[in-house]
Amino acid sequence: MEPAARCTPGRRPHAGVLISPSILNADLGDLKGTLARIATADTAHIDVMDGHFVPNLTLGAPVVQWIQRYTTIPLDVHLMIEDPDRWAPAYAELGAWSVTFHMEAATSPLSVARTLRSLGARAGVALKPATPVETVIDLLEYFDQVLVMTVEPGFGGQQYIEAGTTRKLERLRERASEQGLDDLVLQVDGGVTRHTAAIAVSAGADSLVAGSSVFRSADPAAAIAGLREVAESVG
Ligand SMILES: O=C(CO)[C@H](O)[C@H](O)COP(=O)(O)O
Ligand SMILES: [Co+2]
Repeated sequence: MEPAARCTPGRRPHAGVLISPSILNADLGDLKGTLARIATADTAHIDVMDGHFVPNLTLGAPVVQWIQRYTTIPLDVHLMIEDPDRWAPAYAELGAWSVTFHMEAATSPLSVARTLRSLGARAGVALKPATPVETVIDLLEYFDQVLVMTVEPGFGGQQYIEAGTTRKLERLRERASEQGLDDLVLQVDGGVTRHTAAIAVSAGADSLVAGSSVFRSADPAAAIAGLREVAESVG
């Protein structure tokens, strides 16, 4: 299968549901090989964890810079870090397609979003499963992506949490439609499989992050195609 078409900075790669494999539990000692295995994805999801906001430590800006050199897939950076007000702009400066920070961690979320947009990145905001949708529902015009966490952030390989998250997605989709925010991406992250992808897309998600279900598969390209097929049949 051909690699996905590259997108214009700031624009969605296409109008359909985006498939964004997370490299969290992939072979990070072979970044080039890992990225080559997901060449048909729309974006590559990069989980940045600082060991403080979440009890796990992954990678930071220097490694993201190498990833940028190794692939033309747009990078979808998910920051699970404290003080995104200070650190998030660096990822936009590196050329990330989107930079998503946690609402729970930001001091001035709208200011961070404005800075990210001014640097040419799409501005994303993420909510942990227990964070109410009300924290962001009146602010959607300031963001390009809302990430609804469907596991507690920190680790891959967990079970999808459906309770509360389906309603959150429905509320976000309703409000985005009412406001004509057609370009806003609603992303789900955590425990996404073919089964849970259908639940998420039915509730309004149009970006699926999948780590384990792609990289534990013997054929990551087939796993990506499988998620796309489910999304297209539901969406
Ligand atoms: O943000 C994350 C964890 O905090 C990861 O993106 C997510 O968990 C992906 O892995 P999996 O599909 O295995 O759940
Ligand atoms: Co993530």
